[in-house]
Amino acid sequence: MNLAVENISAGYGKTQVISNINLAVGPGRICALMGRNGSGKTTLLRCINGVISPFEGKVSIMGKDICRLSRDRIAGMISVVPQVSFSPFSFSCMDMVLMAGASRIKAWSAPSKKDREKAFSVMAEAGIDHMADRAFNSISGGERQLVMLARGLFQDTPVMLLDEPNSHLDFTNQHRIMALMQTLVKKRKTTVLITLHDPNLVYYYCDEVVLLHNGGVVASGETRTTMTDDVLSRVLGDNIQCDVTLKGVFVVTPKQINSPNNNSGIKVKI
Ligand SMILES: Nc1ncnc2c1ncn2[C@@H]1O[C@H](COP(=O)(O)OP(=O)(O)OP(=O)(O)O)[C@@H](O)[C@H]1O
Repeated sequence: MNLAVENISAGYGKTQVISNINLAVGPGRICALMGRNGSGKTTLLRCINGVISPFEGKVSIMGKDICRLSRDRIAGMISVVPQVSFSPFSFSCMDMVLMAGASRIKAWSAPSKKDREKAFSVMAEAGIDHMADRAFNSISGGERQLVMLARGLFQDTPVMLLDEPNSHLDFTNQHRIMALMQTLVKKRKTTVLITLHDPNLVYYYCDEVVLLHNGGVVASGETRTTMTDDVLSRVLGDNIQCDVTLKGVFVVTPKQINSPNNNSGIKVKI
């Protein structure tokens, strides 16, 4: 397994936020982490990345205990695409992407022509090559997310952690980026753990899902068999239904939609 989490419990100060989490994700697989706000998804990602130390348990990347690895080794194995980003300095978008190569570019040496070409190529894949020279802090929230995604792809690590990477993206970009990830993960044999709130994106683009509630795992497994009305209702609320439309499209919706514009026949409550 590229990524193994064994019996992790963690939190902040003396407050425990996640308990007894186990998961294992192999190469070429995308695993979604779902759960309501505050359920502990980001905290788990922080443990995996070694940013916080768990109270208990072990995280292994490519069979190596994360506690025994230097920050440089971790950066060569795990890339992180955070929820929101801001740079204290006025770096260009190209600089932001190139910086992700710091663990493999020698100290005091400039990125090579090959590094720049690779950075440009991942920016093109993310659809943002035209902003290579723009100041990172002058672009929109969604554009920044695309730069951070390109940065993660440039880092080219066996494990990628993505924390709601598409929360600021428009509808088309959300699907485009998930489809890109699906293609690249299979090509590079990367392991991806991604937090997502939209169950429809999880269903279509992720191989596996881990559902968290109050810091514990409620269910986990292959996406298509794990995402049921019952499990989603327990994790996201008590009113979720999974349906297949007449066109054969899988959709997850609340059973009751509270809107005066609701002409769907779905009963109104909440
Ligand atoms: N730095 C921190 N110090 C203290 N408590 C924190 C800290 N970061 C998060 N928490 C708390 O830990 C709990 C889990 O937070 P976490 O960010 O892991 O949730 P999440 O599932 O990622 O939520 P969201 O979907 O809103 O991003 C929350 O109650 C939160 O308030």
